[in-house]
Amino acid sequence: MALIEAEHLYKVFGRGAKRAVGRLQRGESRNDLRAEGLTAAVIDASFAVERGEIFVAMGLSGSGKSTLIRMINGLLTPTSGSIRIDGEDINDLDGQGLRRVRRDKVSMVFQHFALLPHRTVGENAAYGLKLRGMNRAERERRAEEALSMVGLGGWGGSMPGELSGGMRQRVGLARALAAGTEILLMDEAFSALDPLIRREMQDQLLELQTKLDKTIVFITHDLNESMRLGDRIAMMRDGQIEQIGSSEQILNDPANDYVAQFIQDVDRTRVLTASSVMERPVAVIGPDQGPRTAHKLMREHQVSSLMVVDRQRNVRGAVAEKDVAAAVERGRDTLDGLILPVVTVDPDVAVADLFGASAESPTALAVVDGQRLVGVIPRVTLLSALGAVGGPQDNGDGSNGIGTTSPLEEVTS
Ligand SMILES: Nc1ncnc2c1ncn2[C@@H]1O[C@H](COP(=O)(O)OP(=O)(O)OP(=O)(O)O)[C@@H](O)[C@H]1O
Repeated sequence: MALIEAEHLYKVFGRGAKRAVGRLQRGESRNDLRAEGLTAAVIDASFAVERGEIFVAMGLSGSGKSTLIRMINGLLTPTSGSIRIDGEDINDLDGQGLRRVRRDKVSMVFQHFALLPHRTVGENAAYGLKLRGMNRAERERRAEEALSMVGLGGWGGSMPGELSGGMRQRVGLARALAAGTEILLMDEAFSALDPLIRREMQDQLLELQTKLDKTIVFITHDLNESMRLGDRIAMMRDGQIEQIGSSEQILNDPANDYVAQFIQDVDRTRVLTASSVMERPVAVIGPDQGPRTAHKLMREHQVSSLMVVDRQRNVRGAVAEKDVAAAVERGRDTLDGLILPVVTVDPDVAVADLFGASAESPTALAVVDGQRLVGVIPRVTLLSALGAVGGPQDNGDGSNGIGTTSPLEEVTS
């Protein structure tokens, strides 16, 4: 069961809202209602957010994102439709039940941090824990732990005014983490930050998520942000969800003209990763096998190179068809001297960052998880995925997720 399930959700503002839902269901448009002073903020939205997922609601201003998130935490009641959290329909809850859900299940992170200016950073991070009846020592411990998680260990005694915007948003995030809820709702949480800080926060959220495995609903009007963060993205327009899918699905198969137009300026090579363009290795060969076997496999599978892997599927290099064919001709029995070093890449490296790797690699690139081969990217696939993009880019942390196999001597010895 998904952790959050929304079914046929509607939210209409104005008098006669319930009747307006019926009219929308019979095909009347949002504009028809607007003429009468009614705003259809969310129209027939259905989606399910799985545990551990980052689900992004993305849309322009006024598309209904905030209304949607407010219905998820019970701040707004749907005009029609249902929202279940962990199987519990939140519309059926009374005030006390709703408070329990907000306290135990759902935390919010806001765009403008919502910090109390006259309380310390630590008190801000601990805010809300008192309501849960937690004693002071426990509150302080939880707050300090959450502050460390977001890189603000030791800042608990400072005042929010002493912090930069990025740090203040970290306090907002720490508060949500200290609450220990499974669900985080983040409403344009990074939108007020400078671009560089914003990217840092996105990276930090992704890193934290690998450890914390929260269920996150993230709202943004920024397409690049949604593609960086979202496991899946709901593309919203005028209150309706136009498409739900992973960034790859949306880029490769936009549901309609609106989505297609929206994504046309996205630099695909920055969104698509090695894992989304890699192919399953149709055949591999062990270092102890001979050129004949290699040649046969290549012809059978119509490939011009083969990855050489050991028993653990660790990549040792690659052999190219012309070298193997020549070795067969000369009657050689081993692959000694034929194994070329191969460029290895992590599955989550952006395609744009493979640019330099393709130039260095005489054969296909090996996509490795640790050392284990999980896929190959033939040169032709890579060149077509790269299209007409520019040169390689740095990850900012000095690494680019790209390496080569061990030196040739070691591979062939
Ligand atoms: N309380 C309200 N009363 C009347 N109309 C509202 C109310 N809240 C939102 N709306 C309207 O509902 C529509 C959707 O608003 P919403 O804030 O959900 O969009 P959004 O995508 O979050 O936009 P933004 O990014 O600008 O906040 C807008 O037309 C808005 O004016």
